[in-house]
Amino acid sequence: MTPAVVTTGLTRRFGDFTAVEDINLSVAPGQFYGFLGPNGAGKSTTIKMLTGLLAPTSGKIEILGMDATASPMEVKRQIGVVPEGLALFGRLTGAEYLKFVGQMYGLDKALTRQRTTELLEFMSLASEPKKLITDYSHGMQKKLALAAAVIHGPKILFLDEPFEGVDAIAAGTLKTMLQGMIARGATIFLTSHVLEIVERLCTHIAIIDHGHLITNGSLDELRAGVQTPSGERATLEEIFIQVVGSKHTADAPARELTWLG
Ligand SMILES: Nc1ncnc2c1ncn2[C@@H]1O[C@H](COP(=O)(O)OP(=O)(O)OP(=O)(O)O)[C@@H](O)[C@H]1O
Repeated sequence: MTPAVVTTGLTRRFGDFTAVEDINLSVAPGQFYGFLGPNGAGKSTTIKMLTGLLAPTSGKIEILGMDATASPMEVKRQIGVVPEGLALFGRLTGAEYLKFVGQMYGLDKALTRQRTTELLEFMSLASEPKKLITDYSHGMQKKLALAAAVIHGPKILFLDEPFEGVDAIAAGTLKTMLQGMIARGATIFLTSHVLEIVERLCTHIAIIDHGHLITNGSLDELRAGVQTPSGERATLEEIFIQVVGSKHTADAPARELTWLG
């Protein structure tokens, strides 16, 4: 089966600084893929390259067998993305924005209207139809960005921190929506620092640090390489800390801030 996402030697430099270096990944269709790493590891930079928002310095990206550089429009039709900065149009209402996005993807007017109504209700954004996006709270903007990312029924969904800033009820709704998409055959690639949610949702995990891929595999494969003090199954948090934590505590040795209280 054609993989959903393949990267070969994916690298991005900003001047002299290398944010992402030689990342080789393969994501199979139907996988719920968690892309993890400490702050500044290179997750958002990678997602931006995978979704055509940032050009790689070198390396290759294939999405559903298509070369992302050679066929950017075909790729964009098949994917949905919630990027780090959301990139919404603040002077529109939520409904106006979703209608705009639906039409941009070539959905006809009736289908766009129907999906806009369904998505606004699903995301609990329907009660203030006149409110402009600029006056939405951060969590409301996040939910609208998610609605816009799925309006065309993408085969692959890329989400940069989808749970950041959304309340517990919305997070529950969102998890149900994502699991439903997976059950219907979509692929989801997400970054999140909320490891309990990643552990519950994701079937596969990659961990990067300082721009390098450190480990990847199914959760059980990652667990097999980690010992816990109690000998019990490692949690994703324990795996994460064992895989990347030691390097970061070596960077900044734990010390007390004695002037704090
Ligand atoms: N436009 C840019 N110019 C210069 N450096 C950049 C730029 N974008 C990102 N970087 C650097 O690349 C590195 C990776 O950043 P990135 O945003 O990909 O990290 P991240 O893993 O998403 O982090 P976080 O979890 O904190 O969001 C960081 O050191 C960041 O400062």
